[in-house]
Amino acid sequence: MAEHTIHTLSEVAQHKSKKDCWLVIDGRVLNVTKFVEEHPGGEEVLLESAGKDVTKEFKDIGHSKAAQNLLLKYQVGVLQGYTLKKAADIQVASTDEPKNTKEMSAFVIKDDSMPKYAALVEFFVPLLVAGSYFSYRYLTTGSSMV
Ligand code: HEM
Repeated sequence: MAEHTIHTLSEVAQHKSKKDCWLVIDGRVLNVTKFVEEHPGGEEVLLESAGKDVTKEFKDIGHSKAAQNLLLKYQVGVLQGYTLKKAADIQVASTDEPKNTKEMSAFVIKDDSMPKYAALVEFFVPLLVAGSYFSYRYLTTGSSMV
């Protein structure tokens, strides 16, 4: 597989133009030619990094997990001296799922006596008003019939 091809740093150094841009991060040899113009940090930084091992620079920026995952997309090989185990470290990190255990606590509803009381009032007040109205009507129409 291309991702497992071993390259030396001097081989990588031969790919340092905009039309052929390779670099090394974490022992992974990356062909970022298609990414140069898309890089959110600008194409200049990538072109300055071309042909070099820029692991430190990449990490110093504090690239997001999404950016780290993108590395896998552009990998064309492994730097000589790096074992595949080392290069697979990022893959392990990328499978880390954020734990959402805390979200469950958002569903705990605190029991409060006020809403229950308010519901009773809301139910009985209209009944009381309607009852009063019909009693009044009954009494007044009853008296007119006499
Ligand atoms: C294949 C290698 C690279 C990929 C896939 C990549 C990807 C990204 C992405 C996705 C961002 C947006 C912010 C984020 O998600 O972290 C970003 C920002 C940036 N990158 Fe890269 N990057 C690469 C290499 C580099 C290198 C080698 C440097 C510097 C030597 C660099 C410098 C920057 C800078 C300065 C920003 C802007 C940070 C900011 O605005 O806060 N990147 N990169």
